[in-house]
Amino acid sequence: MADTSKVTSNLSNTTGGSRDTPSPPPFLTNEEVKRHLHWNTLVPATETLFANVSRHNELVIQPPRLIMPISQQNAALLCMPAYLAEDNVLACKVVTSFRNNAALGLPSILATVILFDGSNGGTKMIMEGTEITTWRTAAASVAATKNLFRRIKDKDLVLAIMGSGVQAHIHAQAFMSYFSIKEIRIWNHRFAGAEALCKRLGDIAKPFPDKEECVKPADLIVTATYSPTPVVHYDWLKSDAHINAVGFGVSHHSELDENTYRKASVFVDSLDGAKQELKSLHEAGIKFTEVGAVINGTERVPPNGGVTVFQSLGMGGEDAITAKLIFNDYMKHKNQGK
Ligand SMILES: NC(=O)C1=CN([C@@H]2O[C@H](COP(=O)(O)OP(=O)(O)OC[C@H]3O[C@@H](n4cnc5c(N)ncnc54)[C@H](O)[C@@H]3O)[C@@H](O)[C@H]2O)C=CC1
Ligand SMILES: O=C([O-])C1=[NH+]CCC1
Repeated sequence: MADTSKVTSNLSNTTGGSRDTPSPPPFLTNEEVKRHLHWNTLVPATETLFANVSRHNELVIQPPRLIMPISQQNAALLCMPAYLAEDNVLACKVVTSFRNNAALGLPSILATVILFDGSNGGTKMIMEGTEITTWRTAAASVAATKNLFRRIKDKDLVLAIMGSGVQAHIHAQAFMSYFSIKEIRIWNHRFAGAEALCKRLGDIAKPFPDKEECVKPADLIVTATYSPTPVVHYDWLKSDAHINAVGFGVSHHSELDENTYRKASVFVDSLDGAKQELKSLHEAGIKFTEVGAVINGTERVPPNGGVTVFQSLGMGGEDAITAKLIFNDYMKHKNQGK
């Protein structure tokens, strides 16, 4: 029988229920969520998640996410549940992607995350999920880069970022925190956007009107746009460059040319996700390897050079582990009376 004395969720008195704990679950705004996000816990937790995903033994349950296109609005809604057995974490993110939101002064990606009690399904906490999505996506790129880029210990790396929106900004911040970056080169399809992001980042960043010029000397590249056509071509790349392809234009693989997928070693967060969301690449015979398999030591990055790509799809598990870290930090501060 379940041990009800340990219930931590806020189950209100439902018909037929036996408990009477009427307080609603806490709701955290994006601002509050941000206070509980820390790279030093998020990145290692993401690496552990990647490793567990690649053990393929139900440590991580995250079914293919529902993606509902809303063509009338140039938008989509995604529903992303996940259960992490190791931590008994159950969560579900509902996220929208409205590409025209910039004109309304709103982020393109808006989300809500519900964290459940993994033992009884009660709601523990509801959080705005926009900052969660922002941070956990950059944490996934950092975790992938740490494990895939051969020269990660080098000093003075050159980072190129394609895009100047929310993901471009957080990736610049995360990569500066983790790696030795001497220069950030930024391209955006609207040059003013690249200039504005450079201004926010300071002297380390330079805007480039030309994609090829931006990318050519880069050791590390991040693509974070809504571009429906490639913004990076294989012929422009350094022989051992590492790319984090984050954006979702017409598909997840619209930002890189086909040659890059054919010639590079391509890594993904989840093979199950890739089979569904990179179907045309899969059917064209492109091989994908999970980052977690590299972390677990069952696969390796080809040692003798070549371009590496982390094709980031985004997983419900990333949102679940991030929500758990936020909840734990929130409880710690609450118990300390802060
Ligand atoms: N892999 C993952 O887990 C995640 C992926 N994303 C994707 O990352 C991308 C960036 O997201 P945010 O930074 O939040 O959005 P944002 O709206 O803040 O930035 C979008 C960027 O794309 C550029 N852009 C828009 N239309 C374009 C076009 N036709 N051609 C070239 N560039 C264009 C904009 O100028 C801007 O620089 C989106 O595709 C989004 O769906 C977002 C969150 C998670
Ligand atoms: O994983 C995610 O949250 C998203 N991927 C593309 C848009 C949002």
